[in-house]
Amino acid sequence: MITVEEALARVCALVAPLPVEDVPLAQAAGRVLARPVAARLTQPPFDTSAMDGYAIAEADARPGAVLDVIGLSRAGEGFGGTLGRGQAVRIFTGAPVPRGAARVVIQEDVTRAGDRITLGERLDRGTNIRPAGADFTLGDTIPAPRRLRSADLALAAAMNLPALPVHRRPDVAIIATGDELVMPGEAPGPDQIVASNGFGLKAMVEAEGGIGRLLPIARDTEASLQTVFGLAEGADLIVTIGGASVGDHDLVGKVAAGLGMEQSFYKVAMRPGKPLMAGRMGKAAMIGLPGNPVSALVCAHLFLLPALRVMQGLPAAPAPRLTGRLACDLDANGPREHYMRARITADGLAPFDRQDSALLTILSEADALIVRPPGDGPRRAGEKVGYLPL
Ligand SMILES: Nc1nc2c(c(=O)[nH]1)N[C@H]1C(S)=C(S)[C@@H](COP(=O)(O)OP(=O)(O)OC[C@H]3O[C@@H](n4cnc5c(N)ncnc54)[C@H](O)[C@@H]3O)O[C@H]1N2
Ligand code: MOO
Repeated sequence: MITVEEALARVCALVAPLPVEDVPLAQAAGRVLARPVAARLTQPPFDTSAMDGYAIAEADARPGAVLDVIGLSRAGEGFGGTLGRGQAVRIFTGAPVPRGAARVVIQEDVTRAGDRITLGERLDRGTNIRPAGADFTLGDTIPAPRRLRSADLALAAAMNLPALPVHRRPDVAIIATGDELVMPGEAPGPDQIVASNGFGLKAMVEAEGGIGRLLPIARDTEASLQTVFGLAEGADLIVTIGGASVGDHDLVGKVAAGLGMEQSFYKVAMRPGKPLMAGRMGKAAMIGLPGNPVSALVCAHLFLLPALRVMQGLPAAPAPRLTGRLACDLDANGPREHYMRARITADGLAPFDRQDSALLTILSEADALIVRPPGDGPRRAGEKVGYLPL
């Protein structure tokens, strides 16, 4: 058995960044920018008024000054002339500041009578002018790699970039295996249960920027598994669920090997999730998850999501880990790294009493996985521990 750290390094070594494609801004949310992109213009392109009011010369910026209004500057159409001493230009937010103006006095601080204004007794200290290039200048870049968030897309649009180079979304084929499984909505036979893991995995894959393809359930025969592996053709990553352990009907490793899978590892010193395997199958990477629902989803969190990040051009890195205080005492841990389902409470991290890897109700209630290193001694309430937010 290898450690979680070693297994993660090996999983990340099985995948590589996918090719780059240009996508329109409207479709780029959540995608990973593949290379830095440069602004095609300066923003703001000209000195801009930040307020509605009157543009005036610096020398006239004194309480009680009386000025002639000689023109208008509005967003989309500026004042063409030059403003001189004793003059003002009516101006609105977003409009170009006229030549000769050094500040904008807000209209609340001005009394207007016809084409004449009188400045009030208290004027703003600031100029109310946004200088050209205050936000960015021509050639400034958005760095990469970077998961594109809403603000990045707005910035790219402002930079006049209608499309962005991003890594292709990983195509992930998800294969549930087992004679006991039926699809949600079907009536399970007397010895059957409803397949659940695939739906959780598809959601995780898609939240991480991939495309999850739920293939038909493979039955516990070599022929059925071979057929469904065939349907995974074209996938960048094949994820199987179940059939990974040592039972007589656990055929995934054997069938995958028969189809040319080069195994990188089998079994990891972790709990839940020991019977995890990974390797390469032709052009795809393959991750064989254990069947127990919590084991499958915890392994996906630890290995599948980092692999998807690498495929999208992000650095190889473990699931983000935080530190928190325990809400209660914990017994010593065994030889496997334990990922304990827990709640984040006002008193700290509270692990659930029941940690069975079949309990989806508990996982669904959990906010965190407390990480217990192998051989970790007993811990007292209030001590600091590492955890993965869910
Ligand atoms: N003698 C041993 N037995 C087991 C060991 C072991 O080391 N020695 N390991 C145990 C551990 S730990 C796990 S985890 C499981 C994993 O086994 P498999 O990957 O072969 O999983 P299955 O046997 O196919 O299924 C386990 C469990 O999960 C249910 N299942 C499977 N797929 C789904 C699905 N898509 N949706 C919902 N539930 C699913 C399945 O019905 C079983 O109840 O092995 C232990 N045994
Ligand atoms: O490792 Mo199994 O995944 O404990 O249930």
